[in-house]
Amino acid sequence: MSIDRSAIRDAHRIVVKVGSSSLTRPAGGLDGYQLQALANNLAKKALRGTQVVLVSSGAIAAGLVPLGLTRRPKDLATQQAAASTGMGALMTAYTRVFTMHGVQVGQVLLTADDMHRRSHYVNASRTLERLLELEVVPIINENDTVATDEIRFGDNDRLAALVAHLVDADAMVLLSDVDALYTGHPSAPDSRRIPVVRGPGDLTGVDVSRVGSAVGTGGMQTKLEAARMAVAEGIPVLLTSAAQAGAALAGEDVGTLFTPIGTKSPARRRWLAHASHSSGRVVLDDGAVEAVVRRQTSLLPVGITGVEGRFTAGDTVELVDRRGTVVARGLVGYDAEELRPLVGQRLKRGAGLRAAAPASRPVVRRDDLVVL
Ligand SMILES: Nc1ncnc2c1ncn2[C@@H]1O[C@H](COP(=O)(O)OP(=O)(O)O)[C@@H](O)[C@H]1O
Ligand SMILES: N[C@@H](CCC(=O)OP(=O)(O)O)C(=O)O
Repeated sequence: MSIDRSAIRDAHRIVVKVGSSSLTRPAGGLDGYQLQALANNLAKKALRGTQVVLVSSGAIAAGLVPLGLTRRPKDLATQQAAASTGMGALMTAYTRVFTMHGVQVGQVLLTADDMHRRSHYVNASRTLERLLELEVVPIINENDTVATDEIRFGDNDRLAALVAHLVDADAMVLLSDVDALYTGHPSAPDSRRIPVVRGPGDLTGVDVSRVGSAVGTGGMQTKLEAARMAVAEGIPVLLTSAAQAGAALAGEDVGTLFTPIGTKSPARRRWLAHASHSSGRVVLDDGAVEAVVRRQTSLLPVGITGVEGRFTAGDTVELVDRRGTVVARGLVGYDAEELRPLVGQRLKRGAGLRAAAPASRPVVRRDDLVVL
């Protein structure tokens, strides 16, 4: 099926992510004009019946001026202080513009852990569903004040893709300070706009190595990763600048369109494939890779050659082939310590009756497994 920009225009539920560079000034502080222009476009879209979820960066950059800072601080505690101050300013500004149109907004702050843990993920999903039913535009950001360096997303691109999975979005729009993906850095004279990306092959030779704006964090690399995650689940992505938001939402020929590669999978499998945190690895022999990947069978102890990491039964693990390539993810049926002595063993007969016996059950059941 060929997907064009009308998929963005006609999406019933859309996730729009806007980066710090589009909402704030280079030296920090909110750019009220840009924010207002974006919020106007999104409010109008919502009033036409589209369910809009906004993932907005900008809290840290917005908090710089009130704290007397002129550039993004290096240390985490000051970044968190800036985010704490700036988030209020960001929400106040959004609330003012959206409510002028009669559209309500709701603040949702998420941590990486809220995506990794199944119970938190389901809880966040319930809240977002209810907000959308109530015709509220959720405004999501990472909960920077409690996120530590080890666990934080940092940029919001990946978070936006996970939110698109979470709410089962029909499309995702990534808004930045650059109007499209280019073949090289936009300032390089021979760089050209890439209008459509239909698969990884279209990205061969594309240079995204140079970092972005002073206030943004991820650069183009994290946007490509977010686009890859979304299109793998059947969600088309449009990447453009915040200045082009209105045109993008109207389906005009702006930016770079990433067309879906995969089809939508059930919510639990989406979480397993992209959001869940992996606690370890199980190494498969060639026969087990064939069985799991091609025939989509359960993984049995006889097909594994190694166990890495510390996990307990019910955790997510990566299933890797003998070269270390991740071929699938799944919920493991054993604790790591329990599984190590069972490597290569055949299942005992009467498994279901003697659940506590060694090698009595699959390492990962087929229903708890997603092939990548
Ligand atoms: N090939 C490329 N095409 C487009 N932009 C690129 C490319 N390589 C690097 N960039 C940079 O990525 C930046 C966007 O990333 P970032 O500053 O993190 O934005 P945001 O704050 O919107 O997340 C652009 O300003 C641009 O300078
Ligand atoms: N949560 C952070 C996002 C930081 C950031 O710079 O993100 P991005 O502009 O999306 O690369 C904030 O609100 O400041």
